[in-house]
Amino acid sequence: MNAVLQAEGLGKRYGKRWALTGCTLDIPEGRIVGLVGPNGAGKTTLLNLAVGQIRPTAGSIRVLDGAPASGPEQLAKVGYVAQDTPTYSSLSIGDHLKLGARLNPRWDDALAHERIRRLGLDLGHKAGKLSGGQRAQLALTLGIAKRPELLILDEPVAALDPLARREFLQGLMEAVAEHSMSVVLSSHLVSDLERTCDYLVVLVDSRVRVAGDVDELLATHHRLSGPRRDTLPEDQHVVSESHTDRQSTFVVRSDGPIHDPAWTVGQIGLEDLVLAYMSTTPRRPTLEAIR
Ligand SMILES: Nc1ncnc2c1ncn2[C@@H]1O[C@H](COP(=O)(O)OP(=O)(O)OP(=O)(O)O)[C@@H](O)[C@H]1O
Repeated sequence: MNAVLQAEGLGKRYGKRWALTGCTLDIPEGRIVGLVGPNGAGKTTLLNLAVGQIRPTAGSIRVLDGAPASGPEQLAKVGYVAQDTPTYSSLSIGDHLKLGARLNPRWDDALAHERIRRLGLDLGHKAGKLSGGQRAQLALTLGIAKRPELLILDEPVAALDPLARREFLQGLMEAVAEHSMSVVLSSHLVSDLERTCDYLVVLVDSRVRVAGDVDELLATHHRLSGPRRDTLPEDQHVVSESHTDRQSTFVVRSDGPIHDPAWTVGQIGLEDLVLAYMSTTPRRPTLEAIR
């Protein structure tokens, strides 16, 4: 399967500080990818590198087998809705659609007008007078009607109320199903990602902590709880741990089943998995005494 995004040792430094470092990723096509991580983890930096708005300090990145922003063909293949869902405040919605048609060789005008109609928006309405949610919907419409092979969205639902968020993500999933595009979506709202995404990338402290197919990640991560213990078998990769005087709880990554009768083994959801990776620093597979 072809990759929509391939990064090898990718890094971006601003002055002395690395915004992203040692990022190696291979994201397959046809996925809706959730990109999560705490504030300042490097998500926007990675997305800006993918669309060629900034250049890497280290390593390489290829998107749909081309260098980011390397020419008109590459630009036509990738759609980007930036974090602040930028629109031109003095232009009307209709003007935005005309601009989209003029600037994008694969522009789908019927799709754009149909989306605006379904959203109940008026073509004559100035973008500057739209609510945050309506502006996000306009930006998504422009992104989808461009008919990109890859649509990149940086926190597009942050300004939306829960119902609008659901409608936005529903619209996104319909567009993916109808037009077979890949999507990379950054968000802090893991419950939204759980409904929408089938591939997950967790960035923490400017590094990729985990990346992979959501079902596979959920099948290979387990919560172990039991009487307090300081060590686990060597083949179990500890993602996070917490202890009381009497009890230990671990989130571990393990390809095979866990048969140790000393532990109660439970499944974890996507939110717990993301939190487990976000709450700890990387550690060795074998747990050592932490009393
Ligand atoms: N233009 C810049 N100049 C200097 N530092 C920057 C610049 N852009 C980003 N950074 C720094 O790089 C780090 C990563 O920033 P980035 O915006 O990629 O994080 P993020 O994961 O998108 O955060 P958030 O969830 O808050 O949007 C942060 O420490 C940020 O301060």
